[in-house]
Amino acid sequence: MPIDAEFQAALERAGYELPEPMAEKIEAYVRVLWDWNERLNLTRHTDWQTFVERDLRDVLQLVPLIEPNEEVLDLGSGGGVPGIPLAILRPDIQVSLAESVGKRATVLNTFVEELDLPVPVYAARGEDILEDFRFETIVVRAVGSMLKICNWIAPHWPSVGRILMIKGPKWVEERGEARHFGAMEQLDLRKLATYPLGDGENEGVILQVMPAARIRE
Ligand SMILES: C[S@@+](CC[C@H](N)C(=O)[O-])C[C@H]1O[C@@H](n2cnc3c(N)ncnc32)[C@H](O)[C@@H]1O
Repeated sequence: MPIDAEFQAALERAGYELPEPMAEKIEAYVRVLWDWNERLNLTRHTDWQTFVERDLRDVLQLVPLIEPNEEVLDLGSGGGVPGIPLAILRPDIQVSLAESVGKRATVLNTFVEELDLPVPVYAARGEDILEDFRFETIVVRAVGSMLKICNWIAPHWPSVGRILMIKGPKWVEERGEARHFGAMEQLDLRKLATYPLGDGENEGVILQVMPAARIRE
């Protein structure tokens, strides 16, 4: 079935080309997300243009940064971004979702069942499930400051390879705050991607954070 004309037009305007089966599955995800959005507050991006320019844009930045077969946890998945589109675009990796608000986690489960995606959903704080599971990569978007995320993960680094944070221009201030409170002392932070946010002035970044000792290994 051809994909929605407005979705297709938004993809073309942004210069994105997706394989048809993936575009179809992403369209199916967005439709079910918007459907549930009327009952639960899951996203403010409720037209194709905004979805492509804000959500898909961030996910497409993550796609090339993940190795085949990686176990990836989307911590604070909310309505499913970035984890669900990432699972659709990278069927060769294992994506899991953690969402601490029970109602949202239940809806995320409905999404992955409807879309027939092999994506476990944990109705829990992401850092808590690190007691039992290990992930090569944790992805986070719009969940908390760098300080907060680093403090949550600090006791769990044996269960985590690295964190990929999707951040806007405030990341520099957040880094200052995290350094001020000593949260970055044993950590290596590097910028893996920089991309325009479409407002003509600001940039988005993908930041990788991992224990500095592992960089030297
Ligand atoms: C603002 S939403 C962002 C959702 C999504 N990542 C996005 O970018 O659209 C943040 C979500 O993270 C969840 N959350 C906050 N802290 C969490 C934690 N420690 N573990 C799991 N979920 C968390 C909240 O319940 C909320 O649904």
